[in-house]
Amino acid sequence: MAIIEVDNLVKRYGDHLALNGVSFTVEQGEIFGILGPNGAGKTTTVECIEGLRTPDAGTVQVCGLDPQRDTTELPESLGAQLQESELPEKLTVGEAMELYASFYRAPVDWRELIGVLNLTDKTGTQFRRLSGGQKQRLSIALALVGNPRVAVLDELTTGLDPQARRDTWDLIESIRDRGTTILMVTHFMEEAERLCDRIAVIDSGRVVALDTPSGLISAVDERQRIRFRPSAPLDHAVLTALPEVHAVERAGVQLVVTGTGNLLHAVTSVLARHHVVAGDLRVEQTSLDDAFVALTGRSINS
Ligand SMILES: Nc1ncnc2c1ncn2[C@@H]1O[C@H](COP(=O)(O)OP(=O)(O)OP(=O)(O)O)[C@@H](O)[C@H]1O
Repeated sequence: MAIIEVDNLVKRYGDHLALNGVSFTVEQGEIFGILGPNGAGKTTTVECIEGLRTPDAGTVQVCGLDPQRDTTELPESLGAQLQESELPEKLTVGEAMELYASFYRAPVDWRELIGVLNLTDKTGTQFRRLSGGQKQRLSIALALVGNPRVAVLDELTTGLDPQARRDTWDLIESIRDRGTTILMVTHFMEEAERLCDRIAVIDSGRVVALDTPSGLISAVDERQRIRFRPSAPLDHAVLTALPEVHAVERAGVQLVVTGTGNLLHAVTSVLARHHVVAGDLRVEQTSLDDAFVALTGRSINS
């Protein structure tokens, strides 16, 4: 069952067309990712869903509500993550939770929630004294305290160290397992691949692809990459002559061969014929990163 329906959203800022007909649906219980380069229209899309921006055309429904019209009911169903700057520096974790819980008709027990988020020993700590990861966890707690059916998380793990990022991923999965649908914006491929059930890739205000992470990868390319250190010099032409091989490049002492089909067998057979041994051989499949480049023409971090 669709819990969010976005249909043909158009949004202009002056002459700039930020959203040019964005449509997608988010199913109940899934973790849905919005991925795209800087300026693609991700935040504008999410803000239209949260009711913070008015689209010029198109419609949004969240749990059957219209975010523009049903402004009183929407926060009970949709929990949005706060920007860091929106909390007073001297407010303690407990005070923030108490205050936000008071905004909702049927909040969860905030003490239990911050226990799940591993913040119980910070209950009396002021916001300004929290680490980046603790602030992030608090902003997630505040998004969830109203017991919403949908949580919208924008750039969830930006600025966190790798361990804190992985802990946050575990946390998001546990929130989904408790029944909350998650809509998230991310710049991190690893995060999208690991967490999202489905991903909408947005570029220049349009959805250019929408699928599971593995669906996106396989739709773009079946390409494989083989890396190895040849035991003796090898004329690249013997490899590029193979129908399975698309390209051969040198990377330091290694050769990187890209191709399709039964590439490994084709390459190793040629190497054996030329009495070359392939050291440190690795086969790499297309990644979500490669798929993103193929879809948008650029890397997400460029
Ligand atoms: N208030 C605004 N006024 C004018 N232009 C805006 C405004 N907000 C966003 N834009 C422009 O609209 C486009 C889409 O912006 P948006 O913030 O939605 O992109 P994004 O995909 O979230 O980008 P980022 O990853 O950099 O946050 C960008 O070109 C941006 O410069």
